[in-house]
Amino acid sequence: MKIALGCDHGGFELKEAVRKYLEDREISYEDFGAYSTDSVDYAPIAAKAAGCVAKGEADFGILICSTGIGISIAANKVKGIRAALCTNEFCAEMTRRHNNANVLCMGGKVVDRETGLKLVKIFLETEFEGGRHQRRIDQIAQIENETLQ
Ligand SMILES: O=C[C@H](O)[C@H](O)[C@H](O)COP(=O)(O)O
Repeated sequence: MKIALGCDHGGFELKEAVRKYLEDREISYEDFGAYSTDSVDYAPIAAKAAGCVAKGEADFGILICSTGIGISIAANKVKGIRAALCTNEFCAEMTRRHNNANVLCMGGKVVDRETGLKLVKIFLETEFEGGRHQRRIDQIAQIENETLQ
């Protein structure tokens, strides 16, 4: 399994904790930054990390900004990306089971370190259920392919 990691300054501390979590478990990753708490824009980082997932170069992405909102909006602009902003364990589990989410987004100023790492564990270990949920994901993909009116 390979993970594409990304954050801005607001998500840097939690991203570093996630990076250590992955290293401790020998899960490979690519870190698209940020690499410090210096102010940086989240959209280009989200695009690079989500693009890595969309191209199949990583299995999942984990993206973190202050709230998780901006970075999830940006990631969801990348075709093929289903980025889920999660704040609790239930959502992290359900977005894998029902949405087959391929990017987990979190807010570094929303979830604490312990919660964030629990969400990562659940997200990476939960399987997609398929069935009726695949039909709904196909409908989302169809929206991506529709020409703007
Ligand atoms: O949705 C956006 C993110 O939460 C950003 O981390 C946040 O907007 C950054 O704000 P600032 O530049 O004031 O730290």
